Amino acid sequence: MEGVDHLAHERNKSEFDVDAMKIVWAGSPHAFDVSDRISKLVASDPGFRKDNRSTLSRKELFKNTLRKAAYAWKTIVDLRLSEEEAAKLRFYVDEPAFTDLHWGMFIPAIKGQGTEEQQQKWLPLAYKMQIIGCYAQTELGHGSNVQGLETTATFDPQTDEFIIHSPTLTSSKWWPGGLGKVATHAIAYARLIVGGREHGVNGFIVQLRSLEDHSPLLGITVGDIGMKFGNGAYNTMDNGVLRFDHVRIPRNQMLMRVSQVTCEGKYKQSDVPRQLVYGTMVYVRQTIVADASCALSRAVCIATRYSAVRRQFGSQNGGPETQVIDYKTQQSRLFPLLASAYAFRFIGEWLKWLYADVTQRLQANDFSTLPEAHACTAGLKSLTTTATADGIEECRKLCGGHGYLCSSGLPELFAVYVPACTYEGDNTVLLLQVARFLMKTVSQLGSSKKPVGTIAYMTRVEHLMQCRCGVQRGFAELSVDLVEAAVAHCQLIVVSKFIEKLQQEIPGKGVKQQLEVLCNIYALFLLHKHQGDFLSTGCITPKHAALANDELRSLYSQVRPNAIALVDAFNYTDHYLGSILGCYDGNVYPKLYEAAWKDPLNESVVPDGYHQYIRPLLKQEIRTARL
Ligand SMILES: CCCCCCCC/C=C\CCCCC/C=C/C(=O)SCCNC(=O)CCNC(=O)[C@H](O)C(C)(C)COP(=O)(O)OP(=O)(O)OC[C@H]1O[C@@H](n2cnc3c(N)ncnc32)[C@H](O)[C@@H]1OP(=O)(O)O
Ligand SMILES: Cc1cc2nc3c(=O)[nH]c(=O)nc-3n(C[C@H](O)[C@H](O)[C@H](O)COP(=O)(O)OP(=O)(O)OC[C@H]3O[C@@H](n4cnc5c(N)ncnc54)[C@H](O)[C@@H]3O)c2cc1C
Repeated sequence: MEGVDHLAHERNKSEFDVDAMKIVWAGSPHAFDVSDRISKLVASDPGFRKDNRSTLSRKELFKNTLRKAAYAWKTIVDLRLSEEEAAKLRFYVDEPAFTDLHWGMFIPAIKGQGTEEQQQKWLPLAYKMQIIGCYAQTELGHGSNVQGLETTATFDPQTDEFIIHSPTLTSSKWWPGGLGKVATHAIAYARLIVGGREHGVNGFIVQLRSLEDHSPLLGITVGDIGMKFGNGAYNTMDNGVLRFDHVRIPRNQMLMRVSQVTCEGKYKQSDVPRQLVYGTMVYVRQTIVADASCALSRAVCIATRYSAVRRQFGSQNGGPETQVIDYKTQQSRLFPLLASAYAFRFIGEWLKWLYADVTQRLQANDFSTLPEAHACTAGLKSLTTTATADGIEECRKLCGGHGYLCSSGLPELFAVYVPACTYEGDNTVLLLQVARFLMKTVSQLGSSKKPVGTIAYMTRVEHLMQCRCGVQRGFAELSVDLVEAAVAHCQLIVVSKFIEKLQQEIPGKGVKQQLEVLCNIYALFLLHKHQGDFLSTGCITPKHAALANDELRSLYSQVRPNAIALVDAFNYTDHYLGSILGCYDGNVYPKLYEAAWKDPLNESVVPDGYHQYIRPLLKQEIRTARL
């Protein structure tokens, strides 16, 4: 049966142009071309093999990640890949590594918070990987509360240097990816102290390891923080611990875009808002939203293909059993996740636009949209990562028992993905930031400052005007409700941006219709899930709720014949999916059977330990010995 497409009958049912949908998913014909080319390049290169990760020890696993990162870099250089292609290559290699932090945080931090001069000095080194950087903000005692960080950077005017110091155990840097074993440099966040006065937290470029032999520099204690959740999974990353013992760095290694310290020891603040010190987090939250659709679509692709292959019950006269994808209950769990994957794709695209827009404005000294950009990136990061982590786990359950096998790809995907709910801001903490922004907006309703952008709707919500007087009352006391309000606000953004997407011209036979169905599923599923809230606030009547439910059922039937084609449109290679259950040809059972025999435990028919533990048991030798 090798070479047979077991899902061909499903593909033949589809009612839209899959190739055109692939372009919509990728974002443009160019983006599709890059993604398609690079994913195939990675998939066809044995150097990027990844099917053995769960069986390696941590040390083997980590060394293998180093090998792959070096091999990826060689490929990038040899093939003269563009920045866009190189980023895609790292994405399809699909293994968390120090390079994520180097390219994803270290470089953006220098770009966003460094002066022109600092960028000119450090960026060429970083781009050529002559130095490797990490982002060292979080400490053992403080992560969410950035203002509570304890590391100090004290200016010494005698030597024109900063002294970076970890005064307590809890001030040890803890978690930064790439720090543990690889990074030569860090953007370390510390409390700036000049002339005995504190000026808040700022970033500093600190060299950690020798560029000759990689040994830690004087005053630096550094190592890995230990094994994390799951086998393989995020353990390819060297999240690290770091202590500074009065480490001296030149004054010009303080990132000085937001504030400066002169050689005379004068502290100066630029005209830009202080919050720009947090700018790298805004950037990364935006990329995490874009990434959520990748992780969710991957899980949904696996669960959808497997649901079409898997049959249980319902055989008529000895005929085939029912495909589990035909059960309404399976559809009601799977199709909202499929719709979410598309919704998150489009919100990721929109957020990328919003981020580019705010960046352009910042360059022109227009800071007016920064609070909205912060609220959107924080809120949407929280919403999409929570839904994706939950969605991956739901996909595992949708695959029944086989979903629990590592070869399904789902356990590892979950283990790698789930910390996204915590890193780059705990999701609840981030929603509280959105709530703060919303309450501030409510408190200004009726003033000359009119809400615009994603909060423009607030002027139209009459009862908010009446809430205004109570806004300052008990934020902490009402925080549970406020977090729910923040989620609702973010869902409104997701739904409205999906609708806006559909107002654009979308070429390809039936493509727009499919997206309309998915958009309606996304919105009506939310309404159905939260119908208690909608009913209790009088936004809908019980009749509306029942109609929404009927409509959902009908929409699921419309998706059903197109389900396989809708996941094919993600254009994932079998290598990237890393799942027997999700393989393109649907030839699941022979592959599962074959994979089982490749497990190291099956290398011998009689296991190691038989003579020591099993035989004595069977021969009752253990009991006899005891008696
Ligand atoms: C890295 C590669 C990315 C690729 C992604 C693809 C997928 C990759 C897969 C794997 C790789 C993953 C790599 C993970 C790496 C992880 C890295 C990290 O985790 S780094 C550490 C991140 N840490 C945090 O996020 C900390 C969270 N805490 C905070 O952000 C803040 O401290 C706070 C919670 C916002 C509170 O701050 P503070 O006490 O100072 O603020 P407030 O008093 O509440 O607010 C003051 C005003 O400032 C506004 N504000 C706050 N933050 C911002 C901001 N970022 N931008 C703009 N404005 C901000 C706030 O709203 C207040 O405004 P007003 O109300 O006064 O107007
Ligand atoms: C895999 C991984 C990679 C990471 N990589 C990096 C990195 O490269 N660089 C780096 O600097 N950091 C990194 N981090 C650290 C990460 O950014 C922090 O863990 C994260 O910001 C959460 O902070 P915390 O650990 O202090 O959580 P805490 O704030 O201690 O959260 C614990 C609980 O308290 C709750 N809570 C906290 N504050 C409030 C509040 N005000 N109101 C209500 N509830 C609250 C939270 O919701 C949560 O439930 C990484 C973390 C992980 C897991």
